[in-house]
Amino acid sequence: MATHLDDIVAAKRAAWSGPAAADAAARGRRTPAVPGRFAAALGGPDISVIAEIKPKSPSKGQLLDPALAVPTARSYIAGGASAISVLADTPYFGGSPELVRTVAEHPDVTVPVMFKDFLVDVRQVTLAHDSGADGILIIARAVDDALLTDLVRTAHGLGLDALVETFTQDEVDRALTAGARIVGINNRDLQTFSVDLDNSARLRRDIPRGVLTVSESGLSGRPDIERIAAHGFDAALIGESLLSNPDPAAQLRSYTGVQILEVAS
Ligand SMILES: O=C(O)c1ccccc1NCC(=O)[C@H](O)[C@H](O)COP(=O)(O)O
Repeated sequence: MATHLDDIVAAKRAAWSGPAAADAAARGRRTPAVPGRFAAALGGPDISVIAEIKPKSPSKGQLLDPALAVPTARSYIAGGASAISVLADTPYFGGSPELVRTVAEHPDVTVPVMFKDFLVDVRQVTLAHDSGADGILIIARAVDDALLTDLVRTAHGLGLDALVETFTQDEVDRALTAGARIVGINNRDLQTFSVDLDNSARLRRDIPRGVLTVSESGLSGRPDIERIAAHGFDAALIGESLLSNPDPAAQLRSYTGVQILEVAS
C-alpha cells in the first residue's frame, strides 16, 4: 500500500524531473556556511531541541501562518531551542525555500537552521545551501543507497550538516553506511500516522558513539523528553506540540536541564 510519504516523494520527483526546478535555486547565500555549526548546536550533556516551523502537515492540517515564522523563531530561541527546522515544501507543508531564507537570514535568528524538505535530487542540497540553511534533513526511505551517499557527501562538501531520518533498523544501517554523522529516528509511522516512542528506544541501541541521534515526531511534555534522554538521544525534533501551544517558549523552558544518559554502544 502506498504511504503518505510515497505520495509526497512522487510529487517531489515530478517537480525535480526537469531543469526548470534548478532555476528555483541559486540566488546566492548571504554569509558562508560554517561547517559543523548545526551538529555543534546538538552536542552537550543536556538534550537539545530542534524546534520546527511547519505551517501545515498532512497529519494535523493548518498549524501556523507563514507570516508568523520569524516571531515563532524568536519565541523558540527565547525558550532555549538549539536549532530551528523550517519546512521548505509548499504543497504538503506550506513552507518554501524562501521561508527558510527569511528565518535563516533574520538577524534575530541566532541558532542554526535546518532546511526540511523531501530530498530526491542533489540540486536540492544546493538550494538548501543558497537558502542560508546550516543543515538538511534526508529521509533514507525516499532515496536509494547511491543517492543517499551523494546527498550526504554533497551536504558535507557545501559545509552543511545532514540529519538522516530513519524508521527501521535497515534504514539506520543504510544511513551509517552513507556516512551520516547525525541519525534521526522517526516515531511516526507514515502509513498510519500513529506515533510510537518505543521506535526511538529500539533503534537507538545500535548506533555507535560519535554519531549524534535525534528522536523525531510526536514528542510533547517533559516526560517524553526525559524518556528519550534516558535512551541516550542528543536531541528532539518537535513541531506540532510547540505550534499548537500559545506559549512555545514556556514549553521549551520546561525541558531545560534534561540530562542525556550514556548508552552502552
Ligand atoms: O508531520 C507530518 O504529518 C508528516 C507527514 C508525512 C511525512 C512527514 C511528516 N512529518 C515530518 C516530520 O519530520 C515532522 O514534521 C517532525 O518530526 C516533527 O514532528 P511533530 O513534532 O510530530 O510535528
